[in-house]
Amino acid sequence: MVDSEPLVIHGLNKTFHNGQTSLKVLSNINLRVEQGELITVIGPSGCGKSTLLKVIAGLDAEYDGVVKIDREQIHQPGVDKGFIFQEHRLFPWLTVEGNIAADLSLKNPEVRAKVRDLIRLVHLEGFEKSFPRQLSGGMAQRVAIARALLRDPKVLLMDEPFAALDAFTRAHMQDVLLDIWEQNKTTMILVTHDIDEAVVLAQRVVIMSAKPGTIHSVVPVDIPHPRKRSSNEFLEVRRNVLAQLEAHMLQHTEQ
Ligand SMILES: Nc1ncnc2c1ncn2[C@@H]1O[C@H](COP(=O)(O)OP(=O)(O)OP(=O)(O)O)[C@@H](O)[C@H]1O
Repeated sequence: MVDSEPLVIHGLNKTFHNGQTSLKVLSNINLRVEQGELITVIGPSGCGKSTLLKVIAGLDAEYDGVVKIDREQIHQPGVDKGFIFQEHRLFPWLTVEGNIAADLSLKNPEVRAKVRDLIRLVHLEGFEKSFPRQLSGGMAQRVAIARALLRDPKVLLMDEPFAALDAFTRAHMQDVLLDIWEQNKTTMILVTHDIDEAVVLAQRVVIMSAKPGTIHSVVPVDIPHPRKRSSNEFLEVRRNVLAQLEAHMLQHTEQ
């Protein structure tokens, strides 16, 4: 059997052109994400984290280099690449179950059964008929995650999905996401500004540096879940990630 290769990025470069000016945003990005892996991406503002996610999602096809999911070069969006934004982007006129099904019919028993399973997975039983305006931010974001998972994506890409939530809801959402990941084993890439979030979730933390955006280092997190933020091993990895970010910033201010 040939090993599946969900995501391989090799020699990725990305430049934005705007009239006479051009801005190189991503430079020689190389990364392999194994099937079922959960990685987080952290780095200074403007280093190209969102751009990287958009390229992987197929939302931006103007790049150079190899970006492949399961050996297929990515050049357009598709349901095999789920994308979660900072804001939930639910349809206000559809219920929770309607939003999860989206363009698939709830009259189809298979779709109905899958929607029901996902509602259970994201802990929204009892809210099937609620509309987005009746949900909290965390609940709405859980609907967005369920909607992406309905299509069995090969990779779930999340761009600061919990940034708009209060600290308590955010910590709860991290637990919910880990629960989903452990049950579904979906490959996940999550961009965050929050070091604790990066370390509490990931198997590897990818640290990016800016101008142009490149991968500065990758820190493995070999701590079993659930992770205690106050444990020595957690604090040690956290310190390591912080040191890498600081080293990069120092390098940058010296240039
Ligand atoms: N469509 C675009 N056209 C021109 N420049 C762009 C475009 N999109 C992003 N950029 C520039 O590319 C750089 C990287 O942007 P990006 O949003 O990927 O960074 P980021 O690391 O996600 O930032 P943040 O952490 O602040 O969200 C920035 O300098 C930004 O101004």
